[in-house]
Amino acid sequence: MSFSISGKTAIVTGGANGIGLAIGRHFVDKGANVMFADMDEKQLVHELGENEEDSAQRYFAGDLREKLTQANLLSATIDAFEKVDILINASRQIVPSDALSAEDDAVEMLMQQNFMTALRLSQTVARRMIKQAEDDDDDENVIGAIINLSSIAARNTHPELLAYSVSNAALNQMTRSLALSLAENRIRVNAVAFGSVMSGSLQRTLKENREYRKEIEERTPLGRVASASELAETVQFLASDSSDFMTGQVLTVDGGRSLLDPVMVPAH
Ligand SMILES: NC(=O)c1ccc[n+]([C@@H]2O[C@H](COP(=O)([O-])OP(=O)(O)OC[C@H]3O[C@@H](n4cnc5c(N)ncnc54)[C@H](O)[C@@H]3O)[C@@H](O)[C@H]2O)c1
Ligand SMILES: O=C(O)C(=O)C[C@H](O)[C@H](O)CO
Repeated sequence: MSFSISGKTAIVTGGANGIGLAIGRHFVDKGANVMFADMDEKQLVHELGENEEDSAQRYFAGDLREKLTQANLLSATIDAFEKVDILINASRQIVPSDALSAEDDAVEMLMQQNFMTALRLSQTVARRMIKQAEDDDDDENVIGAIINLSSIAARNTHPELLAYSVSNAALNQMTRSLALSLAENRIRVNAVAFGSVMSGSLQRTLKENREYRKEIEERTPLGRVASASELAETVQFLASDSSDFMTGQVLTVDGGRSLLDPVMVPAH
């Protein structure tokens, strides 16, 4: 089967909401085991609680900025599924910060949330993937895939989105650096830069503010925003052996918006 992820184990951060939740559900549907990780325990229980006994999906609640929490997440995943093959970094925060007056705290917060958390967790999980490959006799088949969810905000710009844009640009560069470091271990690292997606806080804004939605649609050559579930298929491709020869790439999935429109439309 193409894009097969059946039998793989994935950790999905930001798994309680939006795109992370949609990806995790899609992966379970395609035969993967998924650990949904998020700091929003109430929402994890709300979305996944009744399936707690489902052998293919588990959840882990904690603030993933903490190194110890990340180590606990990895242990919980190994306890539940014995291995980890795929890491999807989808947790994030977005708050406006003005290019001229942004305070250190605001910039540091988004760099921690959107860049450092993904870097640390990628390092932690990659070390485990390397160990798994060393322990596996038939290691020709062993691969790892790390996928960072990024934004066209890394390339496009707006003065009110300074810290968010910079944190995503850092994530893209980290994708390339880590891909080079991990290539010899056959762990692939890629990113997807989304445009506007019907998900999370943006979904609320798009629903409440028709003018804003119209503006985004008009600025997108394909004329619409994306659904979280269609994006899950792109991420599935990057997680599967079908993209076996791809690493260090940032795939833009934005309906063509970044071709025409270098200016973001801040909504948050
Ligand atoms: N929604 C969009 O239009 C859009 C556009 C471009 C890129 N993206 C990217 O897609 C990814 C998912 O976005 P989304 O819209 O689904 O976001 P969302 O806000 O709906 O979900 C983010 C999740 O991350 C969790 N989280 C935040 N900080 C955390 C922490 N320290 N520890 C644990 N969990 C934490 C939140 O609780 C939340 O459940 C992000 O990487 C984002 O940058 C989204
Ligand atoms: O949420 C993000 O990461 C985005 O890049 C989407 C934006 O918030 C929105 O489309 C801004 O133009």
